[in-house]
Amino acid sequence: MPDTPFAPVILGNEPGSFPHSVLAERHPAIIRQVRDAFPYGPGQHRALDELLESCTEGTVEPLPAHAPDRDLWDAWGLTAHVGRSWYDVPWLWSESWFYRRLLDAVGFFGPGAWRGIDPFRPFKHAELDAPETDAELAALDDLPGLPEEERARALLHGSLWGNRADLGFRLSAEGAEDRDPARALVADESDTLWSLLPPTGAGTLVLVADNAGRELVPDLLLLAHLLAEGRAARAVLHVKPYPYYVSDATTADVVDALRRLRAASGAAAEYGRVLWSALADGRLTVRVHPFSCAPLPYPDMPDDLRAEFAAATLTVFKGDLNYRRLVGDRLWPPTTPFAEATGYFPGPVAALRTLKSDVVTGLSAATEAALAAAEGRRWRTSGTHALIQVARPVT
Ligand SMILES: O=P(O)(O)OC[C@@]1(O)O[C@H](CO)[C@@H](O)[C@@H]1O
Repeated sequence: MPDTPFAPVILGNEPGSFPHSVLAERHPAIIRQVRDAFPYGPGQHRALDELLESCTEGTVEPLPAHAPDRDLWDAWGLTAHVGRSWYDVPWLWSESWFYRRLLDAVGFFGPGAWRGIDPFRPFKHAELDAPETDAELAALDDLPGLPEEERARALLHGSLWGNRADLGFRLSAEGAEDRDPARALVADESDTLWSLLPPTGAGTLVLVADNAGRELVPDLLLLAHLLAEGRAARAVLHVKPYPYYVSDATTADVVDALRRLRAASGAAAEYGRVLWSALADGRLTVRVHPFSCAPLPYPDMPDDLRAEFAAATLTVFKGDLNYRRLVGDRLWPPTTPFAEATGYFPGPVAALRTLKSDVVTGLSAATEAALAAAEGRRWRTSGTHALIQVARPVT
């Protein structure tokens, strides 16, 4: 990481700012939605009330002594943040802490009957079962007649724009899904990305997934294409070890998406078969790593994860949160080179992301000026712009 006095870490304590609205409005809305979606008992309702008070007006509290991941959280900064307002610790940290505490409140980590029940499951299922998903799968039938490069490009863009399908985002950006997106790429380094994945590829592609449902399905389609066309010999899909940021994909969501593909007809079903057999013979692996839900940026990743990324031909980070963690959740000057912000990364790395927070790097001065003139700051958080960025370690 470069020295960054010019790129302050983002906090949530500025009223009127996007991070503040997430803490003050989005998190309470998520508590409401989860509470409405499940027939929870009095203990869970009480715990949700307490969480609501803590996250809006209270301070960070320690985890109970019996929490299985207490040491992990202490190492991730909990001890240092206890007693401070949720608004005054790094925003990235507060958000992760919110999801960890929400799971506690509903008994996800407890010994009782609610252990392991994903509080976001109804929302994820509704999306996977939506008619829009049917339409997206049916559209795949247009692909088989196209040249490989065009199919690859279409699937890359499907995966990129699939990142708009973010349920947490939609809770606070009312109507964002319906707005006609400018569909503008503020940075497009896809030529470099394809040069790292030639049709003779013998290497491993790592995809660090973001949302389930209508983002994960196109991510899987992209992986199926890369494996079937020999652009990658193996692929590793990193998903979250537990429910996170409402719609982030877990292993259960991968299973649901694969079953959805397999139950479809036409080209979608064929992609499903490719993936199913790649899982069976080990060319495709699903991984969960505790650090995927850590409240920290990737420069702080543990050695085993660093080694895994170092060995990959390319690691692709999907989505806004992963981008924030990859470059650091800081107010970078937008013209800071992406390669500089990711200079610590141990191998070739790419980001596929729609812009849903203030963090951005790698823009040309002309692009930044045009966006600011047209939209003020809105382009940073509206989810209507996207980027494809790639960096390779200097050898
Ligand atoms: O990672 P994703 O799903 O693309 O987006 C996550 C997100 O909705 O959550 C954060 C605010 O809570 C923002 O970074 C972003 O808008």
